[in-house]
Amino acid sequence: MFSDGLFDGKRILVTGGGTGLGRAMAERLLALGADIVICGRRENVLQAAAKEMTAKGGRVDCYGLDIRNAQAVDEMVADIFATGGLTGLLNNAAGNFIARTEDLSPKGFDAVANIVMHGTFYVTQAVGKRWIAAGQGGSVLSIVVTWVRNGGPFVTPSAMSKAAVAAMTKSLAAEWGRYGVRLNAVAPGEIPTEGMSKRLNPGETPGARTAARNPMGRVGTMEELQNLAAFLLSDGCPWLTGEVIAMDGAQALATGGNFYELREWGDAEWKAARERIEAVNAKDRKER
Ligand SMILES: CCCCCCCCC/C=C/C(=O)SCCNC(=O)CCNC(=O)[C@H](O)C(C)(C)COP(=O)(O)OP(=O)(O)OC[C@H]1O[C@@H](n2cnc3c(N)ncnc32)[C@H](O)[C@@H]1OP(=O)(O)O
Ligand SMILES: NC(=O)C1=CN([C@@H]2O[C@H](COP(=O)(O)OP(=O)(O)OC[C@H]3O[C@@H](n4cnc5c(N)ncnc54)[C@H](OP(=O)(O)O)[C@@H]3O)[C@@H](O)[C@H]2O)C=CC1
Repeated sequence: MFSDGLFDGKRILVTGGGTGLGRAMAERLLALGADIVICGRRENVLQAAAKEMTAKGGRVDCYGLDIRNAQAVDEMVADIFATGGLTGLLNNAAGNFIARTEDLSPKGFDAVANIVMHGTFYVTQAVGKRWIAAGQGGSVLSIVVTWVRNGGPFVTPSAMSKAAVAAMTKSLAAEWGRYGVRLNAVAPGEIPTEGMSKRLNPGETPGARTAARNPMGRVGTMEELQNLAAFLLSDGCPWLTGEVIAMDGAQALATGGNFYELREWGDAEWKAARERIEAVNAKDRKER
């Protein structure tokens, strides 16, 4: 679908690029010629991903850090610019889980908001200010969700924070356009990944809830997202900036594309879901 070498000479930072959608997009950009940098909290996950991704060649650098730590982010980005710089940024890292909002503690809210809203801003600003100082342009793509348009019951911290990322995309497209920096966002519907399914559909068959409701009768595929992300990060249409593009088989238009239906759950369902989510959180935490 794309010419070989489309991304020759490009270098792109993919946050959360060691797993799920981030890894899939990083793999496609690498295959099209880009050098890749991935970051996340679990350094072993990043190293294993980088090793597999570069089996056929290419360069993938890894940084183990928590993007909630602005200083760590700035140090990482300074190091990246000291070792070749960047032409693109893919804001993909996120945290999320389903919960009744009345059950959230301040720490529960902050855990999501500090990754999605604050962390995404820290990375974008650290990269953007260096592009501006160097007099070079760049392309930023952020992964949001259709909830930025209509809200996300039972995932309110995510909906609020992703809406903030969409607002950042529009604000900086206008503010930084004069520097040749462009920003767009993709709002996917469900594309099952381990990190997502275990926290948003705990105890369910991955993708089943969406397949039963989606106008196209299925979940999204990695390949669809890889293609859209590659196009948006390429130099194919540089005047396209400040846009949030939904890719969800029209599920949000048809049904809201969110978890409104969980209003039917009672205490027992929420207790079981929380236990499952906290078990996966604990397992991942051990690897950091
Ligand atoms: C139709 C279908 C349409 C389907 C449409 C589908 C669209 C899918 C859109 C997908 C969007 C995504 O973002 S999917 C991305 C999924 N991936 C991830 O989330 C990976 C990263 N996530 C994480 O690391 C964790 O989940 C997260 C909690 C966010 C951060 O981890 P931390 O170690 O920092 O946090 P922890 O110490 O574990 O927990 C912090 C606090 O959060 C609370 N907490 C944790 N889990 C909780 C829970 N289940 N309920 C309440 N509170 C919870 C804890 O009790 C703590 O509060 P105290 O008790 O007060 O201490
Ligand atoms: N899958 C889906 O259906 C959809 C996903 N999305 C979005 O796509 C993106 C990828 O999600 P997905 O691949 O499904 O889920 P994953 O859980 O696989 O990806 C999340 C990634 O972010 C990293 N990450 C999380 N918190 C931090 C942090 N504080 N610092 C650094 N890295 C962090 C994780 O690594 P580590 O834990 O090692 O830090 C992980 O690699 C997210 O933005 C999500 O909101 C949007 C719509 C639908």
